Amino acid sequence: MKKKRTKKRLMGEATEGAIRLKDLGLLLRIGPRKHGRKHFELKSSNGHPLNAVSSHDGLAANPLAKDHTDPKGKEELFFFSEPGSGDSTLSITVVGASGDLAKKKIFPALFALYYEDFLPKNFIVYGHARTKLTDEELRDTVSRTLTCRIDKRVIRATNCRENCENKMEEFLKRCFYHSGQYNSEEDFEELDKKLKEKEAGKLAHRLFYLSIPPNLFVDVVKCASLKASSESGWTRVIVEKPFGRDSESSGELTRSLKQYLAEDQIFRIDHYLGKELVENLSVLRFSNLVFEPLWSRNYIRNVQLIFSEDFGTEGRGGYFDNYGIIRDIMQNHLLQILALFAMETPVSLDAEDVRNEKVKVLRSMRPLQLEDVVVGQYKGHSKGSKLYPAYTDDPTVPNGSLTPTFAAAALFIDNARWDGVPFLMKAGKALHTRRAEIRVQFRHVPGNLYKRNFGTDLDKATNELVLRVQPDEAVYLKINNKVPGLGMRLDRSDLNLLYRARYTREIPDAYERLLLDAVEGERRLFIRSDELDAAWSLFTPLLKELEDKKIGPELYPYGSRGPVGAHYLAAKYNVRWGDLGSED
Ligand SMILES: NC(=O)C1=CN([C@@H]2O[C@H](COP(=O)(O)OP(=O)(O)OC[C@H]3O[C@@H](n4cnc5c(N)ncnc54)[C@H](OP(=O)(O)O)[C@@H]3O)[C@@H](O)[C@H]2O)C=CC1
Ligand SMILES: O=C1O[C@H](COP(=O)(O)O)[C@@H](O)[C@H](O)[C@H]1O
Repeated sequence: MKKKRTKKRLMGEATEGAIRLKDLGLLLRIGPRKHGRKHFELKSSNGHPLNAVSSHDGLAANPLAKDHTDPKGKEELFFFSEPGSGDSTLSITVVGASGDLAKKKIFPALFALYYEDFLPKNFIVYGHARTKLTDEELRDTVSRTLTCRIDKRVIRATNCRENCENKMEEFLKRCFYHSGQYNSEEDFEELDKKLKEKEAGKLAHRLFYLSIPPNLFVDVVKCASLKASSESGWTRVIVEKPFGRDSESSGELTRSLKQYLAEDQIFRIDHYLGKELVENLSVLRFSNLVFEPLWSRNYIRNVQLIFSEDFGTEGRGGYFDNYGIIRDIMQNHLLQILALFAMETPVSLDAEDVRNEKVKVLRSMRPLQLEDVVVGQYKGHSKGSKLYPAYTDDPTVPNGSLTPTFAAAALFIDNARWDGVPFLMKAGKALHTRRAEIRVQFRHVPGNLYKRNFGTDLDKATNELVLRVQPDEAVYLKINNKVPGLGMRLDRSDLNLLYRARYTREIPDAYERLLLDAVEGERRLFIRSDELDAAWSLFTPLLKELEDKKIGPELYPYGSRGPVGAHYLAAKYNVRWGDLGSED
């Protein structure tokens, strides 16, 4: 049963006909709750008001709608409604429940899973942190962050507000709070007692989510494994990044965690792997004939992995200053995408097969060289009456900090498929826009019959495939096209798959996918320890050199396109950043 359901998720749209009524059509947000738990606002989760959605998004127009009444399909839907599920229970403990990530992402994702009936019939959520809170206070805080996804047609047909409100009440009733220290075995023993009471003698599975600063990981894992592991079912631990700050500290963390947990109990989360477009990367590549044959040095000139945020560290400077953008974004999120992008076809979609291929890519890469890296840091400036702060204006950042808030790098994979192809990464905070994308620039057409029509700049005529991870998820391909008319004028146009135009379903948050996978024991989107080692080996020598030589970052104004050094780096490899073209 479990396998079947996982397969269904992997197959995505092809089996979407088997999902439940409320999974389709316009998805609306009801919430967040403000005072008490009774007042809801209706709006879409993307912030669009209800009436902004076109009428053909409705259920009647949806070709999949007929499957919803299919009792056979229905049978397959409810993974946890199989006979006997009433005898087991799932306890999810959010450690660090008073924190930012728990409120912003984890509780809302758990509610979304509950709302869509993805959680088992018997489950509870425990918040654990030092802050003193009652169950009711936790529920009140959590309730302010919850939102519902509701089908537009269902809204007309039924009282969705009431349904949403009921679902929230039911979810909140299953949320409890336990105040305790992170390094106290007694406190975890007490948590264990409380969990046992709620589990009521059923077969109990336990999932711990470590949403705490990394220096607390080992203490918590020790206490939880010794005092609050499940005695009858599985115990799994989701560990948030950062997993160390270099090869040595990461190795140390892994060794310490493994004193208390087996590798298959550790779920190292990289939330970029849970993003829809990142998940789609393999689908695009391995299920379309047109891409895979081009996926090599023979046709691809360069690959660009770009992350930018249009805000600074804003309150997280204390954490950030100890890590910097290379550790915060490149060594994990962008490198993970690179590995998925460049891996050979795995034997199957099983976690170990996919992760084996990713490790091979990482181990075929050259460690980063200082001359292939540019670092920057944002500086303050004013525009009109608005003041934009410098990174070092953040009160939690030490004066004179050299920590990079921007970096660009050229990486190389020394294998037969990718020899000589530059993989360029660029990541920065406080830039002019918020975006994450993968850009693939193809080679020039040999002996191009139309080269006269492009002038001297043949780069303008090359094909480029773009996977826009966020915002406004899209896959588009830049092609050359004849402008209609009697002359012969060429035009560069986009074949554009814009998700919001093509799909009515709201894109789930990455944390929903990853939490569900952890509950199901699906490890494909989590980082294995050898992947982590390989990833750190690539970055550690560079990070040490930057720190030892006290390399000063190039300053760039808050809200700009970043340091000019990034263009020189790209030019060194004959590359132009795709996100800076006129149409982008
Ligand atoms: N926030 C985000 O957007 C992201 C966060 N992460 C990672 O997720 C984890 C949690 O992040 P976030 O929620 O922002 O973290 P917080 O800084 O909000 O910490 C979470 C909780 O841990 C406790 N805590 C914080 N500092 C200390 C300390 N010095 N000693 C003991 N306890 C402390 C606090 O709870 P109490 O005082 O009640 O015990 C706090 O509410 C971190 O590992 C972070 O790197 C990863 C990606 C994004
Ligand atoms: O892991 C992190 O990711 C966020 C960006 O995540 P997104 O899903 O909002 O794109 C980043 O702001 C943060 O610095 C980093 O730690």
